[in-house]
Amino acid sequence: MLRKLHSLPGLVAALLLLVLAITGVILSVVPAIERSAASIPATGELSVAELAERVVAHYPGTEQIQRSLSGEVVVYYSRDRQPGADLVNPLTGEGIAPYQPSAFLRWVKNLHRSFLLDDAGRILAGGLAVVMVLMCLSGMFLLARRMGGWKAILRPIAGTGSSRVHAELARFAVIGLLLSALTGSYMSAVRFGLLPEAANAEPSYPAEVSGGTPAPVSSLIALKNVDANELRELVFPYPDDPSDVYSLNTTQGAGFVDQSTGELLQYQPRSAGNHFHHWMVRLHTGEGLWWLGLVLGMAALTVPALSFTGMRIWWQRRSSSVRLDEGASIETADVVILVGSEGNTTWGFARDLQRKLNQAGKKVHCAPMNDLAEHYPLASVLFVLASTYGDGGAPSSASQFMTRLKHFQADDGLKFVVLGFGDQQFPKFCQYALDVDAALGSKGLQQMHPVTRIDRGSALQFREWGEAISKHMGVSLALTHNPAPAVTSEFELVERVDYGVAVQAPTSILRFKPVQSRRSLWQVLSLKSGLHLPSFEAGDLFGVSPPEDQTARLYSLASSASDGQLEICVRKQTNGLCSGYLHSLKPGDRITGFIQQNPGFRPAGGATPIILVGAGAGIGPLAGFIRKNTDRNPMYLYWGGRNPQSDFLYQPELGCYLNDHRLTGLNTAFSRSAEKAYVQDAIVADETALRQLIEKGAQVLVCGGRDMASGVSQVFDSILKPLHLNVDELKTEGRYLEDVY
Ligand SMILES: Cc1cc2nc3c(=O)[nH]c(=O)nc-3n(C[C@H](O)[C@H](O)[C@H](O)COP(=O)(O)O)c2cc1C
Repeated sequence: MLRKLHSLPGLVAALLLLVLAITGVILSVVPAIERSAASIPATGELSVAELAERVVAHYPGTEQIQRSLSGEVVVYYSRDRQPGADLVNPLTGEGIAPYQPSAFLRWVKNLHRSFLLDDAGRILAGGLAVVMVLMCLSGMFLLARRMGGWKAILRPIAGTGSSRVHAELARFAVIGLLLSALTGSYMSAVRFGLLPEAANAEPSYPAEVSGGTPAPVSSLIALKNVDANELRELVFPYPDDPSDVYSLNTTQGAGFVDQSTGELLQYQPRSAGNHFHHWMVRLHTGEGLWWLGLVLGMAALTVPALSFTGMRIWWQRRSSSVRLDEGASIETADVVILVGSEGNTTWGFARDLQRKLNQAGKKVHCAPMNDLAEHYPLASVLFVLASTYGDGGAPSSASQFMTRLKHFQADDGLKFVVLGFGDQQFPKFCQYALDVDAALGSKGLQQMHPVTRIDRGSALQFREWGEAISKHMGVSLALTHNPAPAVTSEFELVERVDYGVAVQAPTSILRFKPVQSRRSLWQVLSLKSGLHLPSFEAGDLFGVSPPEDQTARLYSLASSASDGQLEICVRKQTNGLCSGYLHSLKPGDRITGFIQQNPGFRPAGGATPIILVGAGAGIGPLAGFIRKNTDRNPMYLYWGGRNPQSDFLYQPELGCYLNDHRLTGLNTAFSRSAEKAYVQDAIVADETALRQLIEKGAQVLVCGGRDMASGVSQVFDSILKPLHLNVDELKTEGRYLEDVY
C-alpha cells in the first residue's frame, strides 16, 4: 500500500514533476546571484532617510524606492516626464544599471508556477506540490523500512543498482524536497482560498496630515528610525502636494510619514499570520536566504535521477512479478509452497520449483506467506521460500506470517524446508529465513532439510539445493531458474602467470583483453571503437560459464576497466568444471563472460587506513585495490599462502607497490613452510598495531574462502574486544566488508 502510494503518483506525474524540479533549480540560484551582486550595508550603518537622501541626490524625480530581500535596491523615477527604473548602490545612491528584469527568468517563473497556463496551470502545480508531499512522506517510511527502522536511517546503505542510488539520493534530498513541496502546497492553497490569507498589514490612509512645508527627506524622523536593510518600499508624495504623505513598507510593518513633521502615521505592525505567510514564501523561494535557495536547488536537482531510478525499480519489480497460479487447492495439495518476497524475484524461483514438482506428479499449492492457511489436510511437505528485507526483517508478502503461524495446526506427517534469499553484503544475511525456520521448528514441525541461504539469486546455489531436495523426496527436480541472464562480451587471454603447482594449489593470474566486436550504431556515432571494456572496478565480479554447463561462476576482478584489461586470479579446484576450463586456456584463446557490479566490496576513499586480508586466490581484488591506491593512502595487506617458493601470488607486483608506497605494510603467512602459519596468525602477531588502526577508523576488507573468513572474523572479534567493539558492529558501519566463496 505504502509502495503504491509512493510509486503510482510518481509514475503518473513524473514528467510534470520534472518540469517543476528543473525550473525550481534555475530559480533557486537567483537569490544567490542577486545577493552576490548587491551591496548590503551593515545593520545600523544606513537609515532609510539617508538612503532616500542619497538616491534623491542622483535621481531628483524619485517616485519610489524598492528593496528586495536579496538586497537589490531599485529606484523608480521620472525624468523629463519619462518614467525610468534603475538599480542603485544603496551606499552612494548612484545608479548601477537600468533595471531590466530578465524575460527568461519571468518565463521560467511562469512555467514553474502555472505551466504557462494561468489558473488551470496554477491548480495543476499546486496539485503536484501535494503529490510531492505524499511521495516524500511515503518515501521516508519506505526508506526507514528498507534500513530496518528509523534509528538506522543514517547508516550506510547496502544493496546495488537503481535501488541503492534511489535510496542514497532520496535520503540526501528528502528534507529539501519536502520543504519545497509543503511551502508550495501552502502557497497554492492560500491563492485558491483553501487556506485564509493572513490579513495584510495595510494601514488606512491618514485622515489628517500637517500640510506644512515639506522638509528634506533626510530629516524625517520616522525614516531615520528605520534601518535601510528593513526597507521593502518607500513611495514618495506627489511633488508640490503638501497634503500627500510618504508611504513606508518595511519587513516589520507599514505606515505613512508626514512630509513636513516626519511623524509616523497609522503605523501597523505585521501580524503573526502575516509574518508566517511571509516566511513560507521565503522558505519556498529562498528570497533573502540565498544559501537555502541553493540547498533547495540541489535537492530539486536530484529529481530527474530519482524519477529515472524510480521508474527502473518499478519496471524491474513489474517485470519480475510473475505470479504463479495457485495450482492445487489447500484441501487437495500434497505439497505447499509459500513465498515471502518484496521485490518479486523470489517468485521466479518458486515458479520453477512448482513446475518441476508438478512434472514429478505432485499436486502443488502456491501462495504468499501471508496467506498461510490454518491447516493443509493432505500436504506432506511445506516449502517456504523467503527473502529478507530491511535489516534482517520480513518482506511485505510475509509481514503477517509469524502472527498467522500462531493459529497454524501442523499434522504429524508435515515436513518443512526453508529456503532463504538474501545478499551476503547485508550484515543479517537471510535472517528472516533463519527466523522462519526456527519458528516452524518450535511449532513441532519436522525439518526435511536444513535451512539454506541463496546469495544474490545464485542460480547455481538454487540448483544445488534442488539436487538435495530431490534426494529427500525421491524425485528428480532439475531446477534451472536464473533470475538475471547477463549481457556477455568476448575476451581473449593475453597473459597467464601460474603459481602453486608444487604445493597442490595450482593458481593462475589470468589477464584478458576485450575482443573487437561489431560496433553498435551509438558507438559509430560517438566515434568509439568496438574494443572497449565494460565499466568495472576491482572487487566487481566476472561471470563465466564452462562449455559443459550454462551456470555461471563468479570470480572477483583484480583489475578495473581503466587498467585496460580484465584480470582474475583463479585456483583450480579438484573436479572444478569452470576453474578447470579457465586453467586450460592458452594465450590467444577466447571466452565469453559478463561483469556483475559488486559495489559493497570497495575500500573507503580518502585517508581512511585500509586493512586488506586474504588467503590464496582471494588476493586478486586486494591487489587491484592496492594498484589503484595512487594517492598513497595507508593500506596494509595480510595474506596467507602455502609456500613462498611456490604460490606467493603477485610477489613481484607487491614488492613494487611497497617501494612506491601504494602498499604501506605487507604481512604474509605460509602454511606449508617452516613457519606453518595461517593468515589469522599474521593478524594476531600484529594485534596491537591493528587495534590502533581500527581505533583510528580503519576499514577491513576480507576476501577468500569461507573458513578463512570465519577464522579471521573470530580473530578480529578478540582484537576488538578491548575497544568494546565487535565485527558485527564494524559490519553495520560498513567498516568490515567480506567477499567470500
Ligand atoms: C532494501 C533491501 C534490504 C535488504 N536487506 C537484506 C538483509 O537484511 N539481509 C539479506 O540477506 N538480504 C537483504 N536484502 C537482499 C534481498 O533479500 C535479496 O535481494 C532477495 O533476493 C530479494 O528477493 P525479493 O525480490 O523476492 O524480495 C535486501 C535488499 C534490499 C533491496
